[in-house]
This record gives sequence, structure tokens and C-alpha cells, in this order.
Amino acid sequence: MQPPFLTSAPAKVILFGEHSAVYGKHAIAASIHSLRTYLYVTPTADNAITLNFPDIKLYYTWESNSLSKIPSPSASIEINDTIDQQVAEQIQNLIKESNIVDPLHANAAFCFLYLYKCLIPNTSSLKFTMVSTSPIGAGLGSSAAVSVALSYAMLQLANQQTNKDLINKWAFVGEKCIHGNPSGVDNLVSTHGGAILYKKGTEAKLLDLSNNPLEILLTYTKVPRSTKTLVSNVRQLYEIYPDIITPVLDSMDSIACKASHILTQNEPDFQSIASLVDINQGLLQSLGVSHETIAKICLLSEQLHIGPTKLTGAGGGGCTLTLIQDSTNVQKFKETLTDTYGFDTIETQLGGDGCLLVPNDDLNGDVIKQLDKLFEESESNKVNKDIIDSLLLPGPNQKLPWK
Ligand SMILES: Nc1ncnc2c1ncn2[C@@H]1O[C@H](COP(=O)(O)OP(=O)(O)O)[C@@H](O)[C@H]1O
Ligand SMILES: C[C@@](O)(CCOP(=O)(O)O)CC(=O)O
Ligand SMILES: [Mg+2]
Repeated sequence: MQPPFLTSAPAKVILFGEHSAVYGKHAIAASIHSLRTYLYVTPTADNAITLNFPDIKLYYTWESNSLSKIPSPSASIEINDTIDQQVAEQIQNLIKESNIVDPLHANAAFCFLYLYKCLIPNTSSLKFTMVSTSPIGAGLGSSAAVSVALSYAMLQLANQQTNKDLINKWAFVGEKCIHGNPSGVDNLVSTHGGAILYKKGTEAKLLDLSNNPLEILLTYTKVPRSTKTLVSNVRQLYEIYPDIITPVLDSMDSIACKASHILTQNEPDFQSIASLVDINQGLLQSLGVSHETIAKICLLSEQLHIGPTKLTGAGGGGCTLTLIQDSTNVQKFKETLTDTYGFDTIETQLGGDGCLLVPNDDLNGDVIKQLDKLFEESESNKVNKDIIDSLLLPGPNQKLPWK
């Protein structure tokens, strides 16, 4: 497909099974339709590739001859989820030579360049602009949304017959570039949307939560953390104490399986779900991935009799989810979280669309002007979520023909 066109992918929440999913245990995750990453691919006239990632303030242009020096991974268009180490090393060298040092930038650039070398190595004169309405590095799967949006766009540029399985497979490669050893749950749920029971290497089971909407409140502590670091900390613990950590991971597996069973009943027993949230948080804490801010939210939700809280995603800060069992004190809860602790609360519905596309044929001159204006503005200022949503959010009142 010729540019310009747009892709988009949603954030996610892991209800149960973060970290243990990396060890082949079950996890339950759902997409968050309204927190999305958008990628706008536009043509340029400079025989170069430009990254325009304003959310993390990464702006860079590579001349096409500096990219063509790097060989393409042997995987090429045939999916192979083992990272080609020789190619990876050369890309990392280019990133260093380009003075891209902040790990946030280096991870995003590595993900982009590796997928570029696999999927569209002979392409140039393109600009990739990415904006996200979800918090970044916060446990809500922004890395997976980025990987899905990039994979989808690059498969379109490569004129590949795209199906969601292929997008997901390449997005998994992208996640590997960002965090080393992902379970694959985040890219799967971001690609397909909805809610799933996931276990690495097996087919995911779709969970229909629509009849039993779980009432949850997300809290963003604003404490930055890196999934890559937290996953590797757990790995170290596992390697030192395999006989102690294995049963913890097995318990998390049982929690996810039990929760999936309960949530798919006609009348789910939310009291049992609440106990499972509590136990799961205790186990995550024992893996060393909680944080003092998370402990504060757990305590407050208990004191105000709201319901239990657990971290979601990799932990170490980032976001928590609170199960709202009793909404009497929710207002007080939210006020204390924002006014006393300086956190953000995020109200959201679980599930919804996975990755989406607005093809080139469906973009007319008027819409392109509006998109150019929004994305140009994003280069100098972080664009407000409401403004992005008003033009880009898919859904019943959408302005763009997402498909
Ligand atoms: N909007 C974005 N623009 C550019 N890079 C992004 C964006 N969102 C996420 N990323 C990349 O993903 C990384 C965060 O991934 P990770 O640590 O897994 O946290 P999470 O997936 O929970 O948000 C960032 O360091 C950055 O490299
Ligand atoms: C910790 C983990 O289970 C989830 C990470 O999610 P996030 O990147 O923190 O949103 C890792 C994974 O499943 O790949
Ligand atoms: Mg991530």
C-alpha cells in the first residue's frame, strides 16, 4: 500500500498472570479500546526514513544508505521469532552512532529498525509518526501497541496479505526487541482486541466478559519503570531459587485458570475474584515487582472498603487495578489518589477492537490536512488526549473510516 495511511492498536490490562505468563503459565488480559497508539505513515521526498515519536521526544532521520549497509535478518518476510544477533548488533551500533542513548529511545528505535530490516528493507522516503493516548512504560502494554501498529503498517508497505495472525507474529518480534523475553500476551490482545485466557505456545481462549462487566478502576502512579528490567529481575530470582519461585508461578497459573472459570459463569462470584486479586498481588509482591506507591493504593482501597487492588503489567510503579466491589467511597478513593498522592485515575471499559487501519484509498484531501495538522502539532507539544480522540478514536462516532 502507498502512504499516507494510518494504523492503530489498543493498550491492554492484565487481570491475572503477569510475569508468570513469561514462564508458560496462564494469564487473563483484555484490550482497552479507548487508550490507543496511532501510527501515521506519510511519503517524503528525501530518500530517507524519518522517525517522529513525539511522546518520547525521539526524532531521527536515517539516510537510506546508512540503513542499507545493515544486512537483512535471515528471517526476512518469513516469520522467525528468533532475533538475528548479528543484525541486532549492527542495528545497536547504528543506534549508538546516531547518539540515541536514552533507553526509552533506544528500545523504540531498535524495535522500529529491526522490523524495518525484516519487512521493508528496500523502502525509503517515508516518515513514521506515532502518538499514543495511553501512558507509556506504565504496565498498560504501550510497547505491544507500538509493535502491533508498526508491524501492521510495515506489512501494508510490503504489500503483504495481512491477516491478524501475521501482524501478531511480527508484533511479538517487536516486543522481543523492546523487552527481551515477552510472553506474547500483550501483542496478542492488542492485535485481536477483546479478552483472552492466554498460555504461551497454545491457542488463546476468547473470554466473553460482555455479560459480566467487571468494574475496575486503574490508577497510574506515574512512577516510571521498564518491563525489560523487571522481567529480568524476576528471571534472576527464579534462577537463584527455582524451587521456591516455581510454586509461586504455579499458584499464579491456578489463579488465572480459576478466575477464567468464574468470569465465564452466568453469575460470576465476584467475592472469589476479589480473593484472587488479593492473593495474586501478594504473590507478585513476593517476586519483588511491587512498589511503595502500589502498596499505598492497596491499603487505601482496603481502608475505604472499595475492593482489592493489584499491580497490572510488569509492576515496579506503573499502574494498578482496583476491583470495585462497593462504590460507596469511590469518589473519596479517587480524590485521595489524585489530590493526596498525585496519581491519575483511569476509568475504562475492557475489551473492544484490536488493530485497525485507515487505508490510503479512504483518506481524502480534507482528512489528510486535518491529520497533517494534528501530527505536526504533536512534534512540538504533547497533544491533548481529547484532541487526538476527537479525530482518531475508532467507535460509533468515529471521524475516520477505520477497518
Ligand atoms: N507512543 C510511543 N512512542 C514511541 N515509543 C513508545 C511509545 N509507547 C511505547 N513506546 C516504547 O515502549 C517502551 C515501553 O515499554 P514497556 O517498558 O514494556 O512498558 P509498557 O508496555 O507497559 O508501556 C518505551 O520505552 C518505548 O520504547
Ligand atoms: C510482565 C509481563 O507479564 C507483562 C508486561 O506488560 P507491560 O509491558 O508492563 O505492559 C511480561 C510479558 O508477559 O511479556
Ligand atoms: Mg510492554
